[in-house]
Amino acid sequence: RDKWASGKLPPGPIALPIIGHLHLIGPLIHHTFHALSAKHGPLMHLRLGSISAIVASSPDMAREFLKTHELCFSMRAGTIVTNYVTYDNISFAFAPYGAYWKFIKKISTFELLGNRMLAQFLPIRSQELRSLLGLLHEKSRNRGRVNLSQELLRFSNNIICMMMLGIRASGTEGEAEVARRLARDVTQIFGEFNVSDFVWFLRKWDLQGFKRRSEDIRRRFDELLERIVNEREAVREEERRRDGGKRREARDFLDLMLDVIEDENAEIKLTRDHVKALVLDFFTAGTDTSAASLEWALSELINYPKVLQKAREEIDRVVGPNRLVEESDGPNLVYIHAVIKEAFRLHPAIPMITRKCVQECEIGGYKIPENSMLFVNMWSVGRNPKYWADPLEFRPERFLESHVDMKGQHFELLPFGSGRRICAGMSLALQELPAALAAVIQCFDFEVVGPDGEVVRGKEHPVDMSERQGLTVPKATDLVCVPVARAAKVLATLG
Ligand code: HEM
Repeated sequence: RDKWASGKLPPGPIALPIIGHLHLIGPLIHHTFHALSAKHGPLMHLRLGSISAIVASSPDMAREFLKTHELCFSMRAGTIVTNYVTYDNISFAFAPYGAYWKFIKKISTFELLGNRMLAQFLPIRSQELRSLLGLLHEKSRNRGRVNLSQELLRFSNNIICMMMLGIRASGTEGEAEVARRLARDVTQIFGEFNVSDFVWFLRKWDLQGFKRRSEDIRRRFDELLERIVNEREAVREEERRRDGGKRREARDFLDLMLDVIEDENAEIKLTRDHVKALVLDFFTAGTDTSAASLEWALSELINYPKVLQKAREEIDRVVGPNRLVEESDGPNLVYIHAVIKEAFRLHPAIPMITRKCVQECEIGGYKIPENSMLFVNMWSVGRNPKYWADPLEFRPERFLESHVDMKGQHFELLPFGSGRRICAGMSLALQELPAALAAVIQCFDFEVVGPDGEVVRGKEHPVDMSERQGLTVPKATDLVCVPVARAAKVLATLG
C-alpha cells in the first residue's frame, strides 16, 4: 500500500473500498478487461481486492512488458489453486524463473519437445489423426453424429499421453480418458476467479468451493500418476534385470524424468512430485490448447464456406486427390497457415498471457508495482479495429501478404506468448495443427447439429461461437456434426 502511494499508477476505473474492482469482473475475464480497456486505454491498472493488476491491451504494450521489460515479468502469476494443484508450485509453467525452470526448459527444448522427439513421435501423430478420420468415416456411412469437440480433445490428449507416458485412450475408463477429463478440469479451475486470492481476509475461507475442487483434482491426478509411475518403475527394473543392468533408451517423457531422478550427477535433483507436477503441466498445457485451437479453426471454416472452399482448393493443388495431407506438406499449405493464424487472432486458446511483476519498473510513464499481476489481453488485441480491418470477420487473406508469424516476435499476434516463457510446445503445435485441420477438411464436409438436436439449415453462421471460461478458452457448446465423406480415394487409403 505504501508503494502505491508513491509514483503514478496507470489509469483505471474508480475503485471501491476493500474489493477495489473485483465487482466488475465477469466470468469471461478477458471480455471484462477488453471492455474496460476500451474506456481506460491499453495500459490499465486495476485493484483486485488487495492485489494490483495491470492489463495490457495493445501490441506496443505487449512488447513493453514481454520484451523490453521481460525480466521484470519472467514469472507466472500463481494462485491458491495453481500452487496447490501443481504440487506446491513445482511445475514448469508456474515455477519461478530460476535454476529449476532453466533446467526443465533445457530438457523440454532439447529432449522432450526437441526435433528428435518430435520426429520420433511423428508416427504417433499420424496414427492418431488416422484414427480420428477413421471414426468420422465410420459415422459418415450412416449419417451418424460426432461430437467433434470431444474427439479433437481425445486426439490431442492421446498424442500428449503417448509422448508423456506411453498410454492412449482405448475405452471410456482407461487411464488416458481419466487424464483427459483431468486436463479439462485443471484448465477450467486455473482460469476461474477465486475471490480468496484477492481479498486477504478471505484467504482462509473457501467461499466458492475452490479448495474442495482442487483437492479432488490433485487426489485424482496423484492416484493416476502413482499407478503409472509404479508400473513404469517395475517395467524398467524388469528390463534392467533382463539386460544385465543396462539402461534402456528413454521412450517418452516419463522415462526421461525417471532417468533424471536416478542420475546422481544431475544438475538438479528431481523427486517424484516434480515428475508428477511436470506431467500435469504438459497434460494441461498441451491437451486443451491444441484441441480448442482446432475446434475454433474448424468452426470458423464451417461458418465461412468460401474460406473453407479456398482452403480445400489449396489442399487439392498441393496434395492432390489420392493421398492424405501429411505434416511434411505443412510448408506448402500457405493458405491453411493463414487460416490457423486467423483462428488464433480471434480465438487465442489462452486469451491472456499472465505473468507476475518480480521487480518494480516504469512503463509508459507509469509505475508498475512489484508483485502486481500482469494480463496481456491478446484476445482484445485480436479484436481491435485499430490493428485489424473488420476484426470480427474471419478473413485469412489478411495474413497472406503479411510478415506476421506466431513465434512471439510480432506483438499483434502472440498465440504462444513471447520471450523466455514462450510456449514450450509451440513447435509441436505448429507441426500438428495445420496437418490435422487440413486432413479433416480434406476428407469431410460437416453438417452442424444445433442445440435442439436437429441439423441446422439455412443459417449463415451455423456454429455457435460463444466461449467457455477458463485458463484456456474452448467453445462453450460442443461442436456436434454429421460428417459427410468427400474424398473417397483418400479415405480408401485409411483402411
Ligand atoms: C495450440 C496449442 C498451444 C497454444 C495456443 C499454447 C499457448 C501457450 C501460451 C500462450 C503460453 C504462455 C506463454 C507466455 O507466458 O509467454 C504457453 C505456455 C506453455 N505451454 Fe503452450 N500452447 C499450446 C500447446 C502446448 C503444448 C502442445 C505443450 C506441451 C506439450 C505446451 C506446453 C506449454 C508449457 C510447458 C508452457 C509454460 C512455459 C513456461 O512457463 O516457461 N503448450 N502456451
